Amino acid sequence: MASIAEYYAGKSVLITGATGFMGKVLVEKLLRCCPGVSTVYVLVRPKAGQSMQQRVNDMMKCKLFDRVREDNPDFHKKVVPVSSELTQPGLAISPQDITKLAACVNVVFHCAATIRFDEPLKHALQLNVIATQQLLSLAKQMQNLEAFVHISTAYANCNRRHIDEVIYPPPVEPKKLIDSLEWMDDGMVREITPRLIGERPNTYTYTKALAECVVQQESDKLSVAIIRPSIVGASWQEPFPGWIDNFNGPSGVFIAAGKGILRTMRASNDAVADLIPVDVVINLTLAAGWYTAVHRPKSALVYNCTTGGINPFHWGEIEHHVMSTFKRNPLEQAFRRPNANITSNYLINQYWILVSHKFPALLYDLYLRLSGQKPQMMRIFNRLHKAIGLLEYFSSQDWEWNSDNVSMLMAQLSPEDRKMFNFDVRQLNWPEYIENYCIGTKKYVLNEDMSDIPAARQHLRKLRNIRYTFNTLLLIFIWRVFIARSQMARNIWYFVVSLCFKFLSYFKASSTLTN
Ligand SMILES: CCCCCCCCCCCCCCCCCC(=O)SCCNC(=O)CCNC(=O)[C@H](O)C(C)(C)COP(=O)(O)OP(=O)(O)OC[C@H]1O[C@@H](n2cnc3c(N)ncnc32)[C@H](O)[C@@H]1OP(=O)(O)O
Ligand SMILES: NC(=O)C1=CN([C@@H]2O[C@H](COP(=O)(O)OP(=O)(O)OC[C@H]3O[C@@H](n4cnc5c(N)ncnc54)[C@H](OP(=O)(O)O)[C@@H]3O)[C@@H](O)[C@H]2O)C=CC1
Repeated sequence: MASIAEYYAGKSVLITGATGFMGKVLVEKLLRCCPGVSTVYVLVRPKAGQSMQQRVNDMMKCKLFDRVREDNPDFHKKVVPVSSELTQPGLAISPQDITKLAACVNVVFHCAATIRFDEPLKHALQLNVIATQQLLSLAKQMQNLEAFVHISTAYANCNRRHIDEVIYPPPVEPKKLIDSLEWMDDGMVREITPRLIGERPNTYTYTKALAECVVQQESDKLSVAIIRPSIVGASWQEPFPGWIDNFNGPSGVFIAAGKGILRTMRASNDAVADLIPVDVVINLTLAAGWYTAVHRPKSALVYNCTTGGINPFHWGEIEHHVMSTFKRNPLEQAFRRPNANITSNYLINQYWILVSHKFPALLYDLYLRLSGQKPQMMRIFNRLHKAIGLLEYFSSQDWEWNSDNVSMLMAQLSPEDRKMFNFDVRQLNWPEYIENYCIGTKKYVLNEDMSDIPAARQHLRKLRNIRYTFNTLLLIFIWRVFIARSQMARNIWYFVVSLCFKFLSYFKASSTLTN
């Protein structure tokens, strides 16, 4: 049987979402590890004043592509952008491009989606479901198509605790929903959205579940695979450890904690943090494409691409390693010293939000106002609270994913492919991974230089001195205002001190007795 790289040699591949986080890693890996691939067509739209060609050129200039550039400086010639807006009828692909794609594409990877948790239902449906349906129609016109790989999410069925590698019945028949929403105005859709999504936390997971059903319904005669990654994080090994380029999911939380802005968040210390490195997801995706094309399974095979059941790590441990990394490798211009804590208790979290988020933000904004600048800290905290409010659902509970198909796929690979397209997360060393992840956010998301770490440490020392001074002044103020002026406050103070003293003596005595 052909190895993965041998299979892709001479093949034409179509990728949607190639400019996104996972799409980029997929393009890079394909070009680097399957150098015989014939053409990589990428569906791209013009955006923010940039043409599609310009966007693809910029993408290929980024650091992620350094290794493939070294191996083959002409790699970009294999990447052919095709203009497409997925929310438009026919995906807005020109008839000439349709003809070309229909004639030569062998494998389709569908990564594009809106991953925003607050996306209005109509738009999420348009992009995540209707565009998938249209892409499947296009795929059916492809005369030489061997595999269609759809990227879903492990949380598409997060209303269940145990999730098998099967396509579950959809919450509603997708076609019926598409027809109903067509005539409703945005206000009506907004009103019925909570009723429709039911136990799911957002329109994203809801529409991804519908998309899986569409893939199943429309895939007659196509060989299909569905990949369900959990929370996709920075790269583990490839092309280099710690590569990440966005604030999504945990990355934004890590950065906010490293900057000393985020001090508290609702999450369960003991819940499994089902992070999965992006390179693992992409290796599995390419292997699944190969397996689907070679074995042509009769029905769509689903791959739950998760870590929790195989090599579990918990949010409490993540908190510890994130804080420890940012203390050793501080981010520049931190607002406060990094010291974030997670708690599953609502009231404790609210207390710390007040004391550690809102109070310092108010003080800082007051300082900005007094120095003639525009206040901004409260606005930043409001946005942060909105973002972490949307993530809490995923960090406060556990899910169990069956991953038999992933194990089966791994068993099908040759020893060389198992190394080259490694998705065995048993080998993942979490503390090392989290350290590289945090350093990756510093280097590649915030574009901070590692040589500036001594200055960042100096800044943290300055912040610590400010805190000591502030606490001392606060204590003197409280003493002057309350204790020194009122006999009652003095009595309470002495009462509290004597109570503490008695408490301490009691513990000393009982520990002496037990010894
Ligand atoms: C130490 C503690 C350790 C404890 C750890 C606990 C961690 C728990 C983490 C749990 C993660 C769970 C994820 C679950 C994933 C489900 C898996 C998936 O399938 S799906 C994949 C997962 N999908 C997602 O993760 C999507 C989640 N994100 C969203 O839905 C939206 O971004 C939003 C609603 C949060 C904000 O909307 P809106 O207010 O309209 O803001 P915009 O979007 O327009 O962005 C404006 C600017 O802010 C930037 N920025 C953005 N986020 C953050 C951040 N967190 N922070 C900082 N910055 C952030 C952004 O880059 C932009 O910058 P610029 O371009 O202006 O310079
Ligand atoms: N990131 C994660 O944690 C997880 C992601 N997934 C799934 O993986 C896939 C990729 O996610 P990720 O890379 O993180 O997402 P990104 O948001 O980084 O990328 C989304 C991609 O979709 C493209 N896209 C969005 N809207 C349109 C449109 N209207 N027309 C054309 N292209 C469009 C974007 O193009 P443009 O650059 O033009 O905006 C971009 O290339 C998604 O299907 C997601 O559901 C699953 C589990 C976890």
